[in-house]
This record gives sequence, structure tokens and C-alpha cells, in this order.
Amino acid sequence: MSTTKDDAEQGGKVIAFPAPASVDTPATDGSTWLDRLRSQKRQPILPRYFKSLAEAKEAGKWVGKHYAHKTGYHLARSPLYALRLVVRSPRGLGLLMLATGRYVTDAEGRPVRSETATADKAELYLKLSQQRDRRVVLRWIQLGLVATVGVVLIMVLPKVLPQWVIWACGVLAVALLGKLGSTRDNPVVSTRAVMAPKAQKLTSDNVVQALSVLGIAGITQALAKNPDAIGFTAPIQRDGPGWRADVDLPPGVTVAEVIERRPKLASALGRPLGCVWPEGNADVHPGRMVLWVGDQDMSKSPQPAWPLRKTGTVDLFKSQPFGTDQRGRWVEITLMFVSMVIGAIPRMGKTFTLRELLLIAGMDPRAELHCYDLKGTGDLSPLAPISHRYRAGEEPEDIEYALADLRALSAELRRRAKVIRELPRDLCPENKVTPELAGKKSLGLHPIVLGVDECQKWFEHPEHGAEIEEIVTDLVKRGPALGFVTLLATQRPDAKSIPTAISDNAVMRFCLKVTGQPANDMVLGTSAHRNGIKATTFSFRDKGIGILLGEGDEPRTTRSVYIDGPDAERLAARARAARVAAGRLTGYAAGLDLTPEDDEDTGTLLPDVLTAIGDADKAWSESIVDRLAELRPAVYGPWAELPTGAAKATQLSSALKPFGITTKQVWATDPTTGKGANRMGIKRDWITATITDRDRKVGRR
Ligand SMILES: Nc1ncnc2c1ncn2[C@@H]1O[C@H](COP(=O)(O)OP(=O)(O)OP(=O)(O)O)[C@@H](O)[C@H]1O
Repeated sequence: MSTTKDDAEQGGKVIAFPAPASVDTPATDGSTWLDRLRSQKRQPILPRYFKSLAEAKEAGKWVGKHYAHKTGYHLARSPLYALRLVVRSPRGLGLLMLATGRYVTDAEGRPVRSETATADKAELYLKLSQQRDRRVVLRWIQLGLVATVGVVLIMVLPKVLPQWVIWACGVLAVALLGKLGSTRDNPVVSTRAVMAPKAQKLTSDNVVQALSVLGIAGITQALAKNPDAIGFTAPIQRDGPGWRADVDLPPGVTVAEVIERRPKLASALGRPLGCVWPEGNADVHPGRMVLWVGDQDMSKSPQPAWPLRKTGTVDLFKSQPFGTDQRGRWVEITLMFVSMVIGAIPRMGKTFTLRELLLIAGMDPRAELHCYDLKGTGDLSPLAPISHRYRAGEEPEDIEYALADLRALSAELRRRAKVIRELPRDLCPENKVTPELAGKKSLGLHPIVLGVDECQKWFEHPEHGAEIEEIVTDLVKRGPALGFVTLLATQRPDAKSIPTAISDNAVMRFCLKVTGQPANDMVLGTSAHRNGIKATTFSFRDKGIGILLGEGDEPRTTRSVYIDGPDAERLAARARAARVAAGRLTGYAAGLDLTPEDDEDTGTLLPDVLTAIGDADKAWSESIVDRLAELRPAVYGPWAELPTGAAKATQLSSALKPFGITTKQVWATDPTTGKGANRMGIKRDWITATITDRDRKVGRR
């Protein structure tokens, strides 16, 4: 141990203090040249739209449309432009002749010559006059030559050139003269086909100035000591339809403090609130801020075309485009294995968001939809043609219906748990539903999506509220691993509307505008407001805009896709067609709805199948489906439209499954060819036995 020179003397003894170890590396930050090189982030060589085919196509389409619009705009106005050119061409001709006259007569030298026309500058005047005479002679000769060539051309060309060339030259001459005859204040093309947004450029001075007036002590003190205390880690640049600044806040200041003061920041920058979006970059440190300032308010900026709007089906196990962020980039959402709570004050886009999510789910033909519109206005009615269970309203019979469905879902949850438990490890390594397992019809592990608008009406129900809460809590807690997706929307997010056991277990949250911290934290989680995750800062104009939590680590401000009623119906029709093709049209959508009295499907299917089999003791499923369609076209018509016999058989098999009836290979004769064959079918006895069994159960009640 070394000692310092300042060794202290104590009671005659000399105590040796250890020399303070130097902890700072003197010259550099301690890193090597290679370390510094490695810590640098490489910017992509190619722009994003070159890397993804979809984005390249989107960009190409956009550019094409842009120029097509401009062309169309100007073409529509071309007669007006032509008229202006014709009217202005005489003035153009006059100006041309005037300019020629001035050139030939050397008018530009006149002022100098006049100035020298005095007795004391006579010699200079003489020189200039002689020069002018020579120049004028030369220019007259030039003019003469040009005029002669012009006259000759006018006389000769019409004889040698085709008529249209002469006309084209004439039109061109008039156009040039018309252009010459136009003034700067009165151009030929006086309006623009597209208007560029007049957004102010964002500069580092703007940013520093704005941050300095937010009243954050850490920033104010740091700037007082050092005007460069706010650092910029990259040049301020365009990023999508706005400006992006990568800012290093002074030590000790966090991005959450700035986010909390977003309205003040917007005011300091002189921009609308919907344009100013400070975000944290948690990958770096809590003081690294990405400040994005849009050209337009988020609620007004155009949203790119929703990729799912035109074509395609969906795999719920994969992420799907849900909305766009402030910069117009798609925010994706994976619905499998999550439950979701959507909250907002009325009229902010909660139902639209729920409907969009249910439509996404509906585009996966495997997903079984259970849709409940407790407001009762029919907002979810576009989903009815693809729903397994659907109800609008909160009348006692609606609640009875929902309860029966929930009890069935609860039983299904238990069945699934058993199925998963008993599956071999290699097929089900994580003890949860996988895409492969969901695709196996025989296992019945397809996604089940429950969507409830104004869910508080269920939980607050005086008679059944407690039971509903118990079942939904189970669906939210145990359901995700077993293929249940629960989506709950409410306009009154408090502990009564969505019981805490449910909201605490919802992985995904989407909070549109709310008015207070309790509602904010109810949807986005405890302390969200304190941590700067605030849906209270949205304005009443921010329809469909909310904070999305649960997809990735960071909260993301997201604007859901605007899908109105007719649009939703069109999308649902597409989804229905996909279901019909896959033989997955079930329940309400297939005309086989639940009757609450029996807690299970009764409908008329079994007697109908019996009628379809007729006197025979067995029949092929495809023949039964055809006869069913003749019997009740409105109910079974879509089944008979399936393209193949196998698809019809699958459809009938899934409809009979809830009754415990499994179709099997049966021998029958093809009525058209008269040949016998083995195909999927049903024996009469199976149906009669099931009906007898059911009647016995009902009689026992
Ligand atoms: N993504 C969106 N983009 C633009 N406007 C939207 C969007 N979503 C919803 N809106 C607008 O907001 C209005 C209200 O939407 P919605 O009916 O979903 O609200 P809500 O919160 O469910 O209201 P309530 O509580 O009364 O049912 C809609 O009529 C629509 O015009």
C-alpha cells in the first residue's frame, strides 16, 4: 500500500492514508478506437421502401397516383391554357418585334451615347457613333438573312413537309408567343394540382429554446451553466411526413418529464398539439429523446391504405396491421395469446376499434367469433354473418343468451385444458395451442375470440354479474394459452366496469381519450399516468387515436383504421366467403344459433338431417348437405355452394360436432352414376340416438 505525503500524526503515531486511486482515465473515455467504431449505429444503405416488396409497391403506387393526378388535373384545364396562349400570343408577338427592333437599332447603347454627346466628350461620342453604325449595319444584315430564310421556309416547307408538322409548328409558335405574352403575375398555369404542406423546418435552436421553457429544473440549470447542455446525436432530418430530432437531455432529466409537458412543448414550438410527439429511446438511456414533429396534426393526416382492406386472409398467430403511429408507420398487433381492454370516454372510437379487431380475427377462417354489442345499437352487426354467437342489446333474454354462451365457453376451456394436457410433448411442447394444433379440426383447438362492447353492463348485472365475472376472469387468465382471445371495451373504465382481476391480467391495452388519471391507469395500468403514459392529453378531435400497450416494450400512440359500417359489411362478406370455402361457417352465421334454455345447440339441425337422410339407413354427408339446402335454402344454402363434396362433408361434420356426432366413411350409391363408393357420411341411427338422448335430458329438467 502506498502512502501520501500528508500522512497525519495522531497521538505521536504517524497514520498513513492510502493514496487516492485515480478512477478516471485521463485522456480518453477509456474506449479503444475499435470499441468506438463498434458502438456506432449503422444507418441502412437502402431506404426502407427498397427493402420490402410491399413497401416498394406501396411507394411505387403512390408515385404513380401522384403523377396521374397531376396529369389529369392539367389535362382537364388544357383548353383554358390553350385559350390563354392564343389570347396572349399577339402581345408576345409585339414584345418579340419590340425586342428585335431594339436589338437591330442597338438601343441598349443609346444611354451611353447620349451621355457622351457633350462638347468635352465629342471624340468619345464620335467613336461610339461609328461603332454603333457598324453594329447596326451588321445587325440589319443578320435580320435580313433571318427574314429571308424565314420567308423561304414558309414558302417551301408546306410543300415538302406533311400537313400535321406544319400545324404542329404553328401551334408551337403560338404557344411560344403566348408564353412570351404572359406576365409573372399572370402565368398560363395559374393553379397547382397538389399543395405542398407549409410546414416550418425544425431547427436545433427551436428545440433547445422550446425545451428551455418547459419549467424542468434539470434543463434550466444545465442550460444556465452550459448553453450546449442539450445534445443532438444526429442531424435533424426529415422522417416520413415530419422532422425528427434525436436529443440527449441534460444528465438527470428523463424523457417522461418532457412527455408530461407535451402541450407546453407544442406551444413553445408553435405547432398544433397533434404534431408534437416526444418519445423515449429506452435502448439507449432514459434521457435519450426522439422528438418527431409532424407536418400535419395526427388526426388530420391521411392514413395509408390498410393492407387487409382489399384481399387476403389472416393468421391470428402472426402480427397484423392494426393502426398507424404518428409517422404513418403501421403498428402491428398479435391477437393470439392475449386479452385486451379498450377504454375511452364516449364517441372517441372505442367501438370502431373493437369492430376492427373482430374483423381482423374474422379474416382467419379458423377463428370462432362471439360478438356482444351491449349498447344495442347494432355497431357489431356487420360481424353477424361470420359470428358463431352474436347478440345486440342488454335485455334479460340477451343476458340469458350470453350466460349460456359463457357457460359453454367455460366448459370448452376445461375441455381444451384436458386435450392439451394429454397431447404428446413433441406435439405440444409449451402446453399451449400452436398454429399447427389450431389447424387440426379434430382437436377443436381453433382460436375463440370473444368481443364485448360496453362490457360494464355484464359485470354490473345485479343477478348474473358475479358469475359472468368469474367466467370472464378465467377466460382472461387461463384462456390465452388455450386459444381464447378476450376483447373488452368500455366507456367507463373503473373497477366496477372491468373488475381488477380481469384488467390486471389483460396483456394488451388500448386507451383512447380519457379525462382523468384513475381512468387512464385503469386501462393502461397502475402508475401509467405518473410514468408519462397519458391518454388524458389527447384532444376531442383525436378520434381513433390511443395509446397501445402490450405489443413490444414501449407504449405506442396509434390511430386505429377507420372502417365505417358499409366497409365493415364488405370485409365481413369477404371473411364469410373464406369461411364457407374452408367449411368453417358455424353457429349464428350458419343459422345454428344457441337457445339459452338448453345451454347447447338444439336448433333444427338434427331433425333436418333426419329428413335429409329420408328412409335410407345411411347417407353421404355431401348428399345430405344438398338435400338440407333444398329443405331450408336460407339456412343451408351456403353449405351447398361449397365447391367440393369434401368441403360440404367437412361443413356438416363441424356442425354436428357440438352434438357429439362424428361423421365416418359409409358405403352408398352415387345417384347420378349408380356406382357404389365409400365416402364420409352419417348413419340414421346416430341421429335418432342423439335426439332421444337429448329429449330424455330435457324431460328430466
Ligand atoms: N380510426 C378512426 N379514425 C377516424 N375517426 C374515427 C376512427 N374511429 C372512430 N372514429 C370516429 O369516431 C366516432 C365515434 O366512434 P365510436 O362509435 O367507435 O365511439 P365510441 O367510443 O364507441 O362511442 P360510444 O361510447 O358512444 O359507443 C365515429 O363515428 C367515427 O366517425
